[in-house]
Amino acid sequence: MRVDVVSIFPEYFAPLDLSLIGRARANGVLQLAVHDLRTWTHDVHRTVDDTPYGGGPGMVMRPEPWGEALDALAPVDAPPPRLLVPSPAGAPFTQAMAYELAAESHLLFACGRYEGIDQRVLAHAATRMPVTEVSLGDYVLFGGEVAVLVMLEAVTRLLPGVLGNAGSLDEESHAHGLLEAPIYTKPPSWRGHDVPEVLRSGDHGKIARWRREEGLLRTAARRPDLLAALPTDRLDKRDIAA
Ligand SMILES: Nc1ccc2ncsc2c1
Repeated sequence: MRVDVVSIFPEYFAPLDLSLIGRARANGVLQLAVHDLRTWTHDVHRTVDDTPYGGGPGMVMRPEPWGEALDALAPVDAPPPRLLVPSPAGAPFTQAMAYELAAESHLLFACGRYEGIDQRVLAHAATRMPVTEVSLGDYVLFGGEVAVLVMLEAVTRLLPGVLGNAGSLDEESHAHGLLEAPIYTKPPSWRGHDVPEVLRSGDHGKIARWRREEGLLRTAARRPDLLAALPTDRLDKRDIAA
């Protein structure tokens, strides 16, 4: 997968050389390039923002540098990338979207700052590539960079060969629309707290049922919205009896 990131703070992405993402880049699973938006400015001050039409606080990112950056990174003679723009006004980023993005061959992330990017940049880009404004949650950051780091980690870990134990993807929270069950390791008893007996029983059927029930209980307690969204065919009669 090729990933291009455009930001006025490219140094934000230094952590991507670490750990699993660093390894994914080293072994060619991920080709990542980070670009400074100011590369596509032409004035002595390398200006990327201006005051908002209609008044209001803050500044808006000018369309010209973005237009030239997207022209350079998404040339018309190449298959179009998917453009992702973090925004508090975006569609929720979910594990399902992470899987969707992990299947793409080229992602292009546009990191806004200030009050955001002139909307015409997205409107023009949408004439030749899929554009998705994405929200990480109902809160506001200083810009899109941290959101891109989160999305990149969520997507990269789904790429083939990145996670040592791919099986763990099957059991983690949100893998099947539920939260995962509690997990334990040695010692069997610690400060008066014991590991649930069933997990030490060696009965894999009982263990699988216990984990599903615990995941359902956690989901019902902490994220009833996920339970409500679960397709009914994903809940069998044993679950309802639980
Ligand atoms: N451009 C921008 C500004 C704030 C913010 N908060 C979450 S995503 C995002 C993107």
